Amino acid sequence: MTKRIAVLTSGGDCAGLNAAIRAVVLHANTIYGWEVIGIEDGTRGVMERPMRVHPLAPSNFDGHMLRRAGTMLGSVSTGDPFAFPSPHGPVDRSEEIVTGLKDLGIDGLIGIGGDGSMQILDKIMQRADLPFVGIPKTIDNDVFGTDTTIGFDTAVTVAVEALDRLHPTAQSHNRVMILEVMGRDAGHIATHAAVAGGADVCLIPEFRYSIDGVVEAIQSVGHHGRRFSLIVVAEATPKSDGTQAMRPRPGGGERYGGIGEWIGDELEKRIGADVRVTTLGHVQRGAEPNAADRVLASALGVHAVDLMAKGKTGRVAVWRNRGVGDVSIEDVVSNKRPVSADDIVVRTALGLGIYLGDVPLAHQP
Ligand SMILES: Nc1ncnc2c1ncn2[C@@H]1O[C@H](COP(=O)(O)OP(=O)(O)OP(=O)(O)O)[C@@H](O)[C@H]1O
Ligand SMILES: O=P(O)(O)OC[C@H]1O[C@](O)(CO)[C@@H](O)[C@@H]1O
Ligand SMILES: [Mg+2]
Repeated sequence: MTKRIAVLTSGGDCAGLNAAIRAVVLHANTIYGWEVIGIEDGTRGVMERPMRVHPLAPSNFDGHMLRRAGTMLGSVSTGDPFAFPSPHGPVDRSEEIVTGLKDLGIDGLIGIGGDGSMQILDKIMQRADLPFVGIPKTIDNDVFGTDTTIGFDTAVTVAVEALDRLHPTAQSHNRVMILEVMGRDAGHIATHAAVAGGADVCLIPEFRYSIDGVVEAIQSVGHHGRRFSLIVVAEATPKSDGTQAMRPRPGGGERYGGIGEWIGDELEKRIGADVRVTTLGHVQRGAEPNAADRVLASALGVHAVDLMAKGKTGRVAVWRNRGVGDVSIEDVVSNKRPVSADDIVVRTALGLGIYLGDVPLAHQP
């Protein structure tokens, strides 16, 4: 009997989501002969009635989908279904999603998401008692069990392009240029961009730093005859007193933002540096996927379908040691993946003399 599976994208969008959806549809349909249903706007598409779902066929990908940024299915990153906002306070609407998935008559779901999405999808799929395979994506690269996530490489490329443009203007005006990058609670984008973009300082939430240390790094560059410097700072890096730079949201709550400006102000106060700050923001999410992300998305999409075909479900397809593999969804949702002191990119940054703050001594070169 023909199998029917569904696919959705969830959490913040990133480059390579359409490439992953395409790989799932091409492999499931062409190789296994399965039907594939696309669920719109993550779990929202099966929570609402009528449900917002549509069949996906290889012909949907004859155009530019492999190359296109964003997600053709739409995504969701607000409105936790277990505490969904309502005029009477948060309500649990997960049962509507469970019923919706069952009503689709599917034999399994492939969910393309980051850490937050995997947590929500895991709980929902356990209640639905349906086979699930996850595919990790996020510009933040903070998903446990995989060397890299779909969208990370492209986001780093965007950050490096920004440094490439900041470098000549920093040089022309003898300025300190600060680039604030995304990454949520992790500094992966920052460390990779700092190494690839030739930064002098890289501040991330994982390592403590001091403004004195930053000043020293800038001055030491000056002693070597260079009168400008480049600083990369990850959005969740705290101020040096440990408090977080946050921007309030009009509807309540807050989001990361402002650490670049704060560091810039400190440097102006301390050493009178001529500082300019660039906050890169969502351009890191919107780029067309580069070749590495297209390959990764395609490999994980194909592998996820193979896992489903073998009945290896409750798993997340991952990329490790230049190959595909899988880890349990429990491992993915119960572990974090911060930048570690023995990460090769951290060791490389230290080896290049980039100031990273207090990286545990045992790991200093
Ligand atoms: N199905 C969902 N419904 C509502 N909100 C969701 C859903 N899935 C994830 N989210 C929320 O989306 C936000 C995105 O954060 P989170 O980083 O955890 O998502 P993600 O899937 O890991 O993707 P990314 O890291 O790329 O943003 C979180 O607040 C998370 O709770
Ligand atoms: O799109 P939003 O809700 O502003 O979320 C931004 C966050 O999402 C990400 O882009 C991806 O998780 C983070 O790097 C960033 O903190
Ligand atoms: Mg996440």
